[in-house]
Amino acid sequence: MAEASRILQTSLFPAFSPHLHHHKTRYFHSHSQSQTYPSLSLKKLRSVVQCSVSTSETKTPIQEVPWGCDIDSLENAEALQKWLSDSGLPSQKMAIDKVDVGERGLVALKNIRKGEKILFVPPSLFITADSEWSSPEAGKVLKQYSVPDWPLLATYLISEASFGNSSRWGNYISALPRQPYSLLYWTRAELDRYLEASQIRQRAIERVTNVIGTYNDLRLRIFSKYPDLFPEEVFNMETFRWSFGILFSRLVRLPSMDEKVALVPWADMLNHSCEVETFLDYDKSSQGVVFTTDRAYQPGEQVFISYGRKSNGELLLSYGFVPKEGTNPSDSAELPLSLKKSDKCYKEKLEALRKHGLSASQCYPIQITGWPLELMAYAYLVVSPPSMSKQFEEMAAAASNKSTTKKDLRYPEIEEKALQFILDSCESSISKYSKFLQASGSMDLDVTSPKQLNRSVFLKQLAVDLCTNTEEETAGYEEW
Ligand SMILES: C[S@@+](CC[C@H](N)C(=O)[O-])C[C@H]1O[C@@H](n2cnc3c(N)ncnc32)[C@H](O)[C@@H]1O
Repeated sequence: MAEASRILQTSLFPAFSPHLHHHKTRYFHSHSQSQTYPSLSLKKLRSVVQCSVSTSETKTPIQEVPWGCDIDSLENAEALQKWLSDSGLPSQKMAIDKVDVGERGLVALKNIRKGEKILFVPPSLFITADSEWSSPEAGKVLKQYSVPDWPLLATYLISEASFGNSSRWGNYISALPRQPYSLLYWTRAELDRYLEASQIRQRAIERVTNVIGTYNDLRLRIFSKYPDLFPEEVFNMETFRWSFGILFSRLVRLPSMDEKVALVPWADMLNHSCEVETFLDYDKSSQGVVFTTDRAYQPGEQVFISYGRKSNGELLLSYGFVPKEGTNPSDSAELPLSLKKSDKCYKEKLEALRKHGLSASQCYPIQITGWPLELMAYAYLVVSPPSMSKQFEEMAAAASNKSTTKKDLRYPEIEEKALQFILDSCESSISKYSKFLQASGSMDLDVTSPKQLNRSVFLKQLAVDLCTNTEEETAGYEEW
């Protein structure tokens, strides 16, 4: 695999032009790309067949970033471990290894007890908005423009990556995935096709649009004014897609460090399990990032944390995976509800909704354990007869999740109708999933080894997994 990656790298990035920049050397590749791919086996197809962040239907051929690695290779991981211990990471009870879930992860070297505080990464190893730049002038410019944390960190990561091993983070960046798994890497056509039935499609489109908008804004306002500090060969849409993909899948918010956001090397090698309830945080007493295990591990077992109580759709959106069916208790689905156009009181109801910032169609999360009070209030409003017009306002207020006082409204005379309306709405949503599943045929592939699958089969399987589970929302790892 390492040999194949080398061949791939050289065929796709023929020109690594060393370029003198201040006191450090910055490396960047020319953006010439081959239109045809070298002949490759399916195993390699996953890393080769990529697509650009594009809201249009056109597919652009692959432009891989010239840094990072294939995460199924442990080559750069060994150098990372050595660099970490040379840089002050204390000896650990875990090591980076190949794993069944998540390809590469942290595996116990010794017995780990339930309730044990493990990991410990000191702040000197965190990448934050305050980290020192290899190009201090570039950092100064971004600070002058008061660039917020996320775009600042995305730019920082690219800048440091372009300095290769002369950056302090060279070993860390070399061990990052060259292509993070994230919906940022799906084309618009793929999102439309595979996530047709899912609410996560719209979120993914918004996220892609946001990343493109952020890059364009930085380019127009800052990069174009300082082309020597921010050359387009380095700071372009492809590298931003990579850096945002890294941030979405690895950035953590540290509640005990004033909610600081940080990339925490080593800690970001931990994979997620829906079966644990333990989160990374800064520990003030030991002054490092730690987590407390909520189960025991034996030597050789993969150690997991939780990325937060996220739905399957959210995990797919940021991390590019869907947990095994039925294992995610935080999973939920977005249910769209709408006023009926034929309703005699349509105008009055819409007016009441608008007053509370709502519209004729609203989405609410439903979970296996139930649904929010707001959803029931919206359903009451939809089914209420003209004789209840005096209550429209009250129902619309309760349907708004912005309302501070949550009201459990009850109208026994229309409760059955409201429940029937919710049921009908569920059935109509489910029918979209069923149509997609029927069209996809039955698939039961192992998506924990995405490299073994062809891209379209891989994406389709993720979409099928998402449909056969449910989906949507909650908190934990960092969100943008
Ligand atoms: C914070 S990183 C964890 C380390 C990562 N496996 C690596 O080798 O760099 C998050 C990424 O790990 C993978 N991952 C984490 N948990 C997973 C899981 N339960 N199933 C499949 N992939 C997972 C996904 O690719 C995700 O984007």
